[in-house]
Amino acid sequence: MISYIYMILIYHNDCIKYLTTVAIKINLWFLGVMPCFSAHEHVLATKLVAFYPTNYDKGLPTHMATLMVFDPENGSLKAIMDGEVITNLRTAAASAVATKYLANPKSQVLAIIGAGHQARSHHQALSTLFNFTEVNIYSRTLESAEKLSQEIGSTAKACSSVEEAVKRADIIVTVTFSKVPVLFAKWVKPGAHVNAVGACRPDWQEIDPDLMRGSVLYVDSREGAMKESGDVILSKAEVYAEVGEVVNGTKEAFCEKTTVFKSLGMAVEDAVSANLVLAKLRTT
Ligand SMILES: NC(=O)C1=CN([C@@H]2O[C@H](COP(=O)(O)OP(=O)(O)OC[C@H]3O[C@@H](n4cnc5c(N)ncnc54)[C@H](O)[C@@H]3O)[C@@H](O)[C@H]2O)C=CC1
Ligand SMILES: O=C(O)C1=NCCCC1
Repeated sequence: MISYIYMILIYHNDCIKYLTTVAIKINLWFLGVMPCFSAHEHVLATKLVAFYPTNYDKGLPTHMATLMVFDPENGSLKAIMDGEVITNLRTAAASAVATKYLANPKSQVLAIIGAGHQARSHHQALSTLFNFTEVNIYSRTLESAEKLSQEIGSTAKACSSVEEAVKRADIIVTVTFSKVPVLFAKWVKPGAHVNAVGACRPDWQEIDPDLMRGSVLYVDSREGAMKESGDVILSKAEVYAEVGEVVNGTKEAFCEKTTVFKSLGMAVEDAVSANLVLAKLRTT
């Protein structure tokens, strides 16, 4: 999955790539409609993803996603499939690509803020690239941080503050449902790399504006970031590059500087992942 996402980050510009959200007013939460046609990948698909942060406290999934894949030749429906696993894996794979280019290659300390699905998939994906000696986890409840820490094993520790989790970290992942900044510049080690994955609405933030402005800022899609990311819009931070531009060599990877990858998720990541699933089914 990670190796496939490299290519997608480069070729996404031939696709419809926005996450178009329709607000479900009664709860103030959202249904994201993510359509994509990629001529390069010859795939036509759409994901429907409901995201209801308050489901967490009810013991229900906070994201519920379904993918529909169509035949681009005639529009007929080829498959309907679960979109939750794909969302977890492809999001972490995109962060892994960014981290491979933008983090210090000798990174040993990982901090994860949030302890849900993305926390798990990010730990899994990043561990394929780095040998972490320390994984520090902070979440809204110590209980959820401890649960994830136990799953990971002896390298992991549940922390009682964001500061404690991130102060030694080479790589930081923010995967919360916060609408206000949780990660502040003053706690971040110079040269660290941050994958900022939550705060996917124009008025939501996870990252301190000083950290956004004081880092070299990379995004998955420039247009998506300018339209959907509160961290980018409200801080007025300048986007240096799309990660795809780093992968294809047109923009520099400043891995010795403090870097932020602002991820919003792109429909093409889901579409090609769904195609991979269908291809795998055909060969089994
Ligand atoms: N960029 C992308 O492509 C994608 C981004 N996301 C976003 O990633 C974030 C995490 O998603 P999931 O892991 O699926 O959600 P989840 O509901 O499984 O986990 C969220 C975690 O964050 C914790 N949390 C919530 N508010 C917090 C706060 N203020 N401080 C610290 N911890 C807090 C919760 O306790 C929980 O452990 C969400 O914002 C989601 O919308 C999700 C899918 C794709
Ligand atoms: O890319 C996605 O899928 C999502 N992005 C932001 C929040 C909901 C799902």
